[in-house]
Amino acid sequence: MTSPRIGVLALQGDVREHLAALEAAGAHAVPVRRAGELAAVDGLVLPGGESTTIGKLLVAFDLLAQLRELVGSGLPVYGSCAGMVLLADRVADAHGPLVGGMDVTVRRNAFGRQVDSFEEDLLAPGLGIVDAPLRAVYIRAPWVEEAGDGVEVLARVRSGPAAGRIVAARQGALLVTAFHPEISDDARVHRAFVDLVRAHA
Ligand SMILES: NC(=O)CC[C@H](N)C(=O)O
Repeated sequence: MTSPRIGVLALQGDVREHLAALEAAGAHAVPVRRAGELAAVDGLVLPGGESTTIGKLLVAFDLLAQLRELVGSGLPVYGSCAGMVLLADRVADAHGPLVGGMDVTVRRNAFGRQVDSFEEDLLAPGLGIVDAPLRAVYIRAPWVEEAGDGVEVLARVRSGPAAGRIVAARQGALLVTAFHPEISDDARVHRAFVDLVRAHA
């Protein structure tokens, strides 16, 4: 599979940016809104946006059960920000429907109500980000509060009051980041995900 077909869930959120980043990373990227489209992808991105809204829309578009089943059967999925919330098995505060699949507890808007956004340079060897740091942009971002034994921690916040918090993780074919690489014009996280999709094909 030279150019895997990777979908971006296109119900709400920053879909276009992910489609562009996936194409830059060597994938054939397609928006996904229907069951037939979801059934035809080798991997899926759950974009940033509003996790409660995306959860409700997954129910309204009749995609939630299918997506849970695909996650259960090993479909590679990358969740960024709101997408990370949706892939969590547990959310610290009340939440509507989740996709689940990753053995983590996530806290929404974890950087604090005053902190709408926060940026820093990040290295994440597990994501192939070794020499030049990635500009990590957090927008009303969640963090992983607790991770189960099977979860590989890929990055932690380096500075400020949130220092040490987990902001990137992987479990099997599921990848999550609290930040938004799709808006930093840096395709390395998407490239790591495309590699993950290839490895699971
Ligand atoms: N940029 C984002 O995706 C924000 C996520 C949003 N705060 C949520 O919990 O759904």
